[in-house]
Amino acid sequence: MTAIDIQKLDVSYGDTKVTRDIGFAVAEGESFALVGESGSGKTTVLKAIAGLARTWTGSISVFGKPRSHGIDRDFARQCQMVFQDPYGSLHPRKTVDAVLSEPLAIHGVGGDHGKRVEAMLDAVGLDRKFRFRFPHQLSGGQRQRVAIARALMLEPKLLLLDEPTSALDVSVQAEILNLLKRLRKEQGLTYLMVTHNLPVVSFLCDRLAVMRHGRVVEIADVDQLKRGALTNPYSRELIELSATPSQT
Ligand SMILES: Nc1ncnc2c1ncn2[C@@H]1O[C@H](COP(=O)(O)OP(=O)(O)OP(=O)(O)O)[C@@H](O)[C@H]1O
Repeated sequence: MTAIDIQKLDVSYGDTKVTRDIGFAVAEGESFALVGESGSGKTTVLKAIAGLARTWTGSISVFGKPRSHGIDRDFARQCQMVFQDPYGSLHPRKTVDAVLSEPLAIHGVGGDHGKRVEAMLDAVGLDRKFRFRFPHQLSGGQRQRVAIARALMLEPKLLLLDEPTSALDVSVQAEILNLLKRLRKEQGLTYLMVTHNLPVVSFLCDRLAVMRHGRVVEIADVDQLKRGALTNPYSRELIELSATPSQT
């Protein structure tokens, strides 16, 4: 089944169109990356899918269902977004327990919430002692684990990942990437991920779309990326930049 099908997507902020004629499809279970220079519109595509950027034309379907332009409760159970900055994305005065229980309460999920919270802490590799702590008592990596746990509480099938490791220390990035890889396998998740980092794409993704100036310029298998066999001149430039030691 197709998890995401996007056709002719133009997204605007006010009068400014920031993506043009975007088209790609992501299969269920696939991990698909959006790469490209800053400002090329990658995050905007995720926001349109999530209902956070509401002015768009074209079509977005998620698991065969056309997406509306706003927040949709049924959709939230299937698809969740994880943001770049785990410092900003967690409410400073809510404990981990409150953060993780909230989606269950909002969506009227029955059963023992405490048990589900503990099981999710186990799943994301966080000791249960963190359950009643606040975000400021956690490290960046631990906070990102909480953000991932929150996204998974409603057992969605699809995660939209916006640079999920770029705000973290290099030493912690690998841990979170390993976690995402394991969770995808264990829970049969589909990922659509925005990143600047081509090694991350090689590690975690099956295919990628290269974006420039709001358009997709190439869609390729990750094997092509690993072999340096992308064909678009701009994609090749990205690979060269990524291989330059001064680039982070
Ligand atoms: N809320 C907003 N209002 C107006 N313009 C915006 C808004 N968010 C993003 N933009 C503009 O839309 C364009 C695309 O931004 P977007 O964040 O999607 O790019 P990106 O490829 O994800 O970049 P980065 O890699 O830096 O996150 C940019 O020119 C940006 O300045």
